Amino acid sequence: MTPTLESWTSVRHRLSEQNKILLALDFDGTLSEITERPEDAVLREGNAPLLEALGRKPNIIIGILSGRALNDVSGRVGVPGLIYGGNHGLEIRGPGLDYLHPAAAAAIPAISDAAERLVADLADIPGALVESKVLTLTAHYRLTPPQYHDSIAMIFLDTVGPLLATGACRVTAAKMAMELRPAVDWHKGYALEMIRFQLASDAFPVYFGDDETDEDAYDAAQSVGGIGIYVGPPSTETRAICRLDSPAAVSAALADLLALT
Ligand SMILES: O=P(O)(O)OC[C@H]1O[C@H](O[C@H]2O[C@H](CO)[C@@H](O)[C@H](O)[C@H]2O)[C@H](O)[C@@H](O)[C@@H]1O
Repeated sequence: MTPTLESWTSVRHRLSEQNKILLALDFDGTLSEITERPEDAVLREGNAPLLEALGRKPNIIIGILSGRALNDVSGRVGVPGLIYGGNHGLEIRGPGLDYLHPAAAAAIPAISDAAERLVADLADIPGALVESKVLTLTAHYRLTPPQYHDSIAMIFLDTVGPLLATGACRVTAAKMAMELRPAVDWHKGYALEMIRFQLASDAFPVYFGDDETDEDAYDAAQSVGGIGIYVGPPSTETRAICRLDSPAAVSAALADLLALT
């Protein structure tokens, strides 16, 4: 267990003192509840008007950084005028920003081929789902009975093995899922830095997330004096300096932020 250093009360006080804020958030498990099937995840009720109202504030820039494909996450959030980063920041779009990681684009054929092979290779594993996201892919096992978890990992690694051996791709973990990404040194932390550098270099960054892949974004925010906020139980190790219990607490924090800015 990691002791978090700051309460939301202290964070909200620090936020109230800032001239400009870069408010960045993850989607699954942060703005939406975790669902058994990835396609069932929706923005929590009430978050759309909160994000709209916060986005209208002249001193707040909002970025959504997700492991989902950009079109998928922007469609699920559905609030215009925000910065959306998909595939862990490999693609970023919004007012004043249109970015696609060049090396990631080169890996598209390999990722798409791996997704097709995984669908076939995992066909006999109950509950296994393959989410093809063009620049990356995810093999989900949330619906797979525990006795198959070792098999799914072995099949996944066997199928993508040649791409790992050539150095073209790398494997990362997500909640009840394994992901295949291009082997480029890029993650949500770099994406957060890019948004800040391009659009709001004087803004105070605060990042909300719930998964392993969000740790890089907490680091990026905190390295310039900002705040990382982990969403989840206190038993999880995190480098974020603040913790909130759940996506419901995130919604409450957004409402609080709207009231104080
Ligand atoms: O960075 P995020 O926006 O949190 O995306 C991370 C992954 O989220 C999704 O999978 C996770 O959420 C699903 C829906 O709640 C859940 O069923 C799954 O077990 C989780 O891993 C998404 O499907 C992935 O593509 C993202 O990489």
